[in-house]
Amino acid sequence: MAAAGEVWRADRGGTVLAAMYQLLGAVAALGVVAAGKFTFDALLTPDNSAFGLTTALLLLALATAVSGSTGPLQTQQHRLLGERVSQRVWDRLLDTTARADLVTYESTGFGTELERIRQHALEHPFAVTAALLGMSGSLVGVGTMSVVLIAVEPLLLPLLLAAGIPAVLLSRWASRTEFAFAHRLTGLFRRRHYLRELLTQRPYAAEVRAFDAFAPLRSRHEELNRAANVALRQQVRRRQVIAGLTTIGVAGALTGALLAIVALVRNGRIDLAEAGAAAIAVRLLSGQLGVLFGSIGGLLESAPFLADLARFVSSGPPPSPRGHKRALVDGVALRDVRFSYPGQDRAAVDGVDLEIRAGEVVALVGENGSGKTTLAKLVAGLYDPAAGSRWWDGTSLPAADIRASVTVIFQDFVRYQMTLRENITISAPTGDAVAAASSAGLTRTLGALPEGMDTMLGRDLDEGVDLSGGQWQRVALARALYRDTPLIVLDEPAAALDPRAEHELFTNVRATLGGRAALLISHRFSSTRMADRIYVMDAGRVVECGTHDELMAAAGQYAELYRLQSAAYR
Ligand SMILES: Nc1ncnc2c1ncn2[C@@H]1O[C@H](COP(=O)(O)OP(=O)(O)OP(=O)(O)O)[C@@H](O)[C@H]1O
Repeated sequence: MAAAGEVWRADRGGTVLAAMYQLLGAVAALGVVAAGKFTFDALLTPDNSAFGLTTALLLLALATAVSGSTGPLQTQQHRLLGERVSQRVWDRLLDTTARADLVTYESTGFGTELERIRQHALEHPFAVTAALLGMSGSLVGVGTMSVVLIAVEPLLLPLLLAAGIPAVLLSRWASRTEFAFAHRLTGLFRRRHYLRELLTQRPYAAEVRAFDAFAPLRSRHEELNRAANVALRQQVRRRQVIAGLTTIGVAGALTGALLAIVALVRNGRIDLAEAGAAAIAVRLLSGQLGVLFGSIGGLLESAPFLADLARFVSSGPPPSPRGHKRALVDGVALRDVRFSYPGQDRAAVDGVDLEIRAGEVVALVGENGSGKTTLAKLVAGLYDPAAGSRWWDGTSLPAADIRASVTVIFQDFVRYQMTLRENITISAPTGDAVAAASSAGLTRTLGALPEGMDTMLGRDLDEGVDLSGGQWQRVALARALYRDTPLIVLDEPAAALDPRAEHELFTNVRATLGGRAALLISHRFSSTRMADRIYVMDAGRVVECGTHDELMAAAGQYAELYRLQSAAYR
């Protein structure tokens, strides 16, 4: 019923129209039986017939034509309704993903679940409605045909209805096997989808070719295809057996009813005209019963998928209110902060103290995997600390407010396949994109673009202009500056910049930041030496902290790494 509610809310007019087509089909089927009876009457007992043969035949033709045309009308109406329902369910799904925090999103379980819902549950609300519509239409049909049959011979009806009981039980069995099959294969389909992306999508094309990886990836894809075929074949066999058993039951009931009609004629209990009408009614009734039991089966089959969808969309925290951007007067501080990724024993950040005062540039350095990006996500409110505290001007703010007040450029920032303007203004469309572009050093790039700010970037969707890695990095910087928050986190902001551009960025970083505070993550010690304070991380902990000169004088890990790096340039 909940699924029917979804469909009703998605398109009320469309649902009413679909129901009307269904009703028309059932009424037309009744018309076929009645017109058939009139035709037999006109042929066999013309004196007692209500209509002449020509009129009866015309009525039969009309009823048959209407009955035949409702099918295609319904099919097209269902297409429209199906799209509206899919849009509505997608909206619910997007609401759920919007609520999910980053930690949930990054856990593999969430991804698998989301994929299962995307693959299966989305189509089911509509399947349920189609089944309900089918059921309502066929119930009218079954009712009217039953009246006709009872008038001829009441015994015929239970004979046909009895065939439905095994059909419904078999549907339940089919539904269980189908849900178990979907559950089992989601992981496989996800892996196969990923390989298909690697083998077909532009961002991967260069590396896949450079590493000659196409053939090995293709053979992994074929392995998954083979595994999918084995599993699918088993499932199809199960369904074929179930369908076969159902058909045998229905055919048995139909044959029994027709034999009973023959016996009734032989015994002289009904005349030939009644027998003809009863035969048509039995045939039509068994068709309507097929639709009815099929619909019940469809409902049963969809039930576990819908329960899955309902559980998913109601899972997770309630929608958090939009965060408010705060000014930063004093500074941000983390005290004894700890954070572990789900399922990991070791803490990625373990008892860290960190301070960024308003307008300061603070650097975070350390070896790969030492916890710098994780700490940056804690500072930016993307993760909440499992222990310890996070302070903004001495108050503990909700994570949403922190996210609204801190901007992060990640190492693997997004290259939006949109215009340059949209790339910069993604956070809010009204603002001075040109000023942000010029602060990020994009003036020359902008001048060379055919349509300036409105040039499409990237070549994945439309025929856009592709930028170099360094130019994309400046676009990401422009996006961060445009958002205009009092604190910016820059994770390796110069990785793709040429030496001159990198030098310019870091020597002018304070002017570029325009008074904003920054947390700068970099492996290049030459870039971070100008920072007001440098934190050195190792295995999730801060092991040293101070200015460049203080850390060099301390002759610890920083001094060692700094010397190693400068020796490489000598
Ligand atoms: N999404 C994740 N799920 C589970 N573990 C993670 C996740 N991201 C990072 N880690 C683990 O947390 C630890 C710290 O990772 P983090 O990315 O913070 O290091 P980093 O210092 O930024 O490294 P790099 O210099 O290579 O960018 C690593 O051991 C890493 O394996």
